[in-house]
Amino acid sequence: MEFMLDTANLEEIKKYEKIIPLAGVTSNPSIIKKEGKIDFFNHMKKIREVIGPEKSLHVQVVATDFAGMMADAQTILEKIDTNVFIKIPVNEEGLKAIKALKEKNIRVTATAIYTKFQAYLAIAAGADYIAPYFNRMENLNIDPREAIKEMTNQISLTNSKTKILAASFKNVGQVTAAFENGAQSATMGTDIIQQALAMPSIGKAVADFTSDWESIYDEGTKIADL
Ligand SMILES: O=C[C@H](O)COP(=O)(O)O
Repeated sequence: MEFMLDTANLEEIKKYEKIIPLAGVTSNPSIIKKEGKIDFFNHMKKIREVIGPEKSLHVQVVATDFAGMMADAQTILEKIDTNVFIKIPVNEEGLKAIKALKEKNIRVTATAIYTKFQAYLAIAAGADYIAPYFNRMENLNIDPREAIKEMTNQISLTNSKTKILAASFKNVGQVTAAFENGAQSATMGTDIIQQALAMPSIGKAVADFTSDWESIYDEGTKIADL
C-alpha cells in the first residue's frame, strides 16, 4: 500500500512526510496553481529534497501535443532529476507520448483516467502507474470501485508491472475503497488525512486514557517519571 500526497505545498509535505508512511508526491497544473506563480523547477527540487531520493515524485506535462509533451518530459528530467515519473493524460497525443517515453525507459504515470478503456491502453503501453480519477468518475456515474477491480484483474492477467495510483479523492471512504479494490497506491490531499485522524471518537478515547491515568497518578505524570 502506497500513500502519496497530491499537493505541491512544501509546508504540508514537510509536515506529513513525518506523519504518514509517505511513498511519493504527485501534482498537476491545477495543484501548482494553488501555490501561485512559483519558481517551478526550484520548487520541485525542494520537494525532492524534502522527500529524498527513494520516494516517487510525479510531475505532469503541460503541452497538449506529442512533440510538446516529449519536450516537457525531457526538460522535467533535466531540470529536476531523471527519476521523476512523467505524468501524461491518456488521450491520443498522450498515449503516443507514453509509448515513446516507455521505449526510452522513462518512468511514466498515465493520468486523467476515467474509463477502463483508457486504463487498458495505458497498461498495454507499459505505463508504470495508471491514475484513475475516483471522485470524478463517481460524479459521472462511472463506478470507480468496479473499474479499479477490473483494472487490477487485467494487470494480473497480462502479468503487467503497471500499478494503480488512484487519485481524485474527496473523502476517506473513497481512499479505502480504492485500496480494497486493488489499487496499490492512492494520492490524496492532506485534508483527507487530517479529517481521518481528527475524528472526535479518537480524541475522546485519548482524553479518557489521560483522565484514567491521572486518576491513579498525579496530573502530568509521565511513564518516564515512575
Ligand atoms: O492529479 C489528479 C488529481 O488527483 C485530480 O483530483 P481532483 O479531482 O480533486 O482535481
